[in-house]
Amino acid sequence: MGAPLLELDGVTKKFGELVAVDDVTWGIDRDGLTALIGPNGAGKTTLYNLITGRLAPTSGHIRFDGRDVTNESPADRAHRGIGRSFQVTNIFEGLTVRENIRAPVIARSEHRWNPLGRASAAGGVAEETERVLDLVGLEDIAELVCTELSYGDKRRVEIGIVLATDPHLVLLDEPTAGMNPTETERMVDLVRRLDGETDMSFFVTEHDIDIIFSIADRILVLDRGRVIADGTPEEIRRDERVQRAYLGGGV
Ligand SMILES: Nc1ncnc2c1ncn2[C@@H]1O[C@H](COP(=O)(O)OP(=O)(O)OP(=O)(O)O)[C@@H](O)[C@H]1O
Repeated sequence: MGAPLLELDGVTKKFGELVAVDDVTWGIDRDGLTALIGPNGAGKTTLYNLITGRLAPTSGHIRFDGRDVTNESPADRAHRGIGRSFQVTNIFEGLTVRENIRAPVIARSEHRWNPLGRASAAGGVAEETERVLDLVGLEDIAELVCTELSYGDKRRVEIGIVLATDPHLVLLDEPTAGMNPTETERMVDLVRRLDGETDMSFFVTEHDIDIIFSIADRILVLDRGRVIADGTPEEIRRDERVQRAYLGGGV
C-alpha cells in the first residue's frame, strides 16, 4: 500500500467572502468506494470541481498518484486518470452506444502520454471497446442509437464513456438522480459490481442516504466546507456531530 491515490492538503476555495471549501486535508486510497455527503451548500460540488481541475483552489495543494496536479488543467488530470461522470451531457445522441464508447478509447490510444496504454496492450481499440461495453453491461444495446435509450441506459452509457478513458479514480455525481426505482436498482448494482470487480477507486455523491450506506466502504461528511467526519458507514451512523448536522438523528 503506497501513498493515497488522491491527496488534498489544506485545500480552501473562497467565492468572495464565502468559504465554500475550508482547509480540507484528506485523501482517497487506491481501490474502494468513498461516498461524499453533506447538507445542501456543504461544498460537495465545489470539492469535485477542485479535484477535476474545473476550479482552482484559493490555497492548498492537490496530489494525484504522488504528483502535484494543483495547477494542471481538467484535460491533463483526465489523462492522468481522474474521470468524472456528468449527468448524460457527454453522450453523442446521434451515435450508437458502441460508437460512444469507442470514441474515448480511440482518443486515449492516440494520446501522447499513453501511446501504448491498456488499449494497445489488450490488442486494440475494438477489443477495448468490447471490454468496456461488457463491464458496464451494454453489449445487448450496443448497436442502438442513443436517442432510442431510456434515461437509465443513457446514464449507464455515460459511465461507460468515463470508464473508456481508463481512469484510476472515478467521480460519480448523483448516479441515480432522476431515476425510477428499477433504474435506481440497476445503477446501484452496477456501481457495486464495478467497485468489486475493478481496481478503480470511486468517489460518489448521492442524496439517497440508504444507497450511500449500502455501497460505501468509507464516507466523508462535509458541512459548511469543513470535513466533520470521515469513517466507515458504521462509524458515520454513530457519529453525533453527523447526526446533528445532517442525519437528523433518525438514521
Ligand atoms: N461559482 C460560485 N460562486 C459563488 N458561490 C458559489 C459558487 N459555487 C458554489 N458557491 C457557493 O458555495 C457553497 C457550496 O456550494 P456547493 O454547490 O459546492 O455545495 P453542495 O454541497 O454541492 O450543495 P448541493 O447539495 O445543494 O448541490 C454554497 O454556499 C454555494 O452557494
